[in-house]
Amino acid sequence: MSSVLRIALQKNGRLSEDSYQLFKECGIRFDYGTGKLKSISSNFPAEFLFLRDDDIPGYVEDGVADLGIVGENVAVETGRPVTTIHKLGFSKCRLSIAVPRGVDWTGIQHLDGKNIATSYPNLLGKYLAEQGVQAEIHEISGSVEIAPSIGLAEAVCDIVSSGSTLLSNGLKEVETIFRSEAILIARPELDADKQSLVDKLLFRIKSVQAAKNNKYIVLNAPNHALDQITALLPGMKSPTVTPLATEGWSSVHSVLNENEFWENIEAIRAAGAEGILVIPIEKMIY
Ligand SMILES: Nc1ncnc2c1ncn2[C@@H]1O[C@H](COP(=O)(O)OP(=O)(O)OP(=O)(O)O)[C@@H](O)[C@H]1O
Ligand SMILES: O=P(O)(O)OC[C@H]1O[C@H](OP(=O)(O)OP(=O)(O)O)[C@H](O)[C@@H]1O
Ligand SMILES: [Mg+2]
Repeated sequence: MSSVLRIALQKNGRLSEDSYQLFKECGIRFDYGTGKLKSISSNFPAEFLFLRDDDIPGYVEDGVADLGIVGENVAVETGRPVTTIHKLGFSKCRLSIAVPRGVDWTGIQHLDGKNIATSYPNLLGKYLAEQGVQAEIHEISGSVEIAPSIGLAEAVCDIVSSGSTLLSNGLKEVETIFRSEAILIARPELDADKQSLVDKLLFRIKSVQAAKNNKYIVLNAPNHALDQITALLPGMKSPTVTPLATEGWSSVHSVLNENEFWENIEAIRAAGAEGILVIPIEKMIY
């Protein structure tokens, strides 16, 4: 029988939508959200398992799944010997210590002898040990931010993104101990057939990510400024330059990285470019 990759995804939570969307953009179709906990792709040799995120590193270690998507925070917290094969750039968040807003925070030593509620006892324990702080870690599995207001702990250590959960629970963020994003993890030893499927999948994921980070640019440039403008638009190999019907002008086509976008566009306009079109790219194959 030919190989089928088993891929574990979070059933329902902060990782789910972006994980499903990533496979969709990679052209891999499967059913989800129907209540079924397993689904076979109709056009790629993969079977998807829908699980609680905390269980995913363990399933990948045990070989129940070959690949999984989890937050780096969960992968590190569980300490399972799985391989991180790619960072996915979504579900970005941080693990932070927070205390009631009225606390006069003077530094991490403030936590000496205190109780801290968290779902991340290993990450927190390691951080406190590094800082030389002796505190009591109180492990709870959810709704951590409620702990100070019900007298369970003097501080919390939990996931923060916008900060609105802290705010609405009267807490303030005082120390960030870990930064996280979604990652693709794999079983350390995959056979050659499965490894070649993983390579195919990674190729697609990288093409989708590259496309998201770049824009296709089309503009009109006066010929006297072509050298200056094309130097700002190196593209994948080099820009395409074709003459316009209007004498003395050319059309320039290229690709520009999102991070350099605004700065370069200003310089390109200043050099005399006109009619600049910025077009999203669907896939980008190097
Ligand atoms: N507010 C947030 N913004 C961005 N990413 C987040 C946020 N909260 C959590 N994450 C990331 O998404 C992962 C899953 O978060 P979620 O809250 O869905 O977990 P959960 O409640 O433990 O889910 P499950 O029911 O699967 O156990 C976290 O481990 C973290 O990496
Ligand atoms: O800084 P914010 O943008 O407010 O995000 C942080 C909150 O998001 C997560 O919980 P989630 O809403 O996923 O609910 P959960 O407790 O059920 O996991 C996390 O555990 C925090 O409580
Ligand atoms: Mg969970």
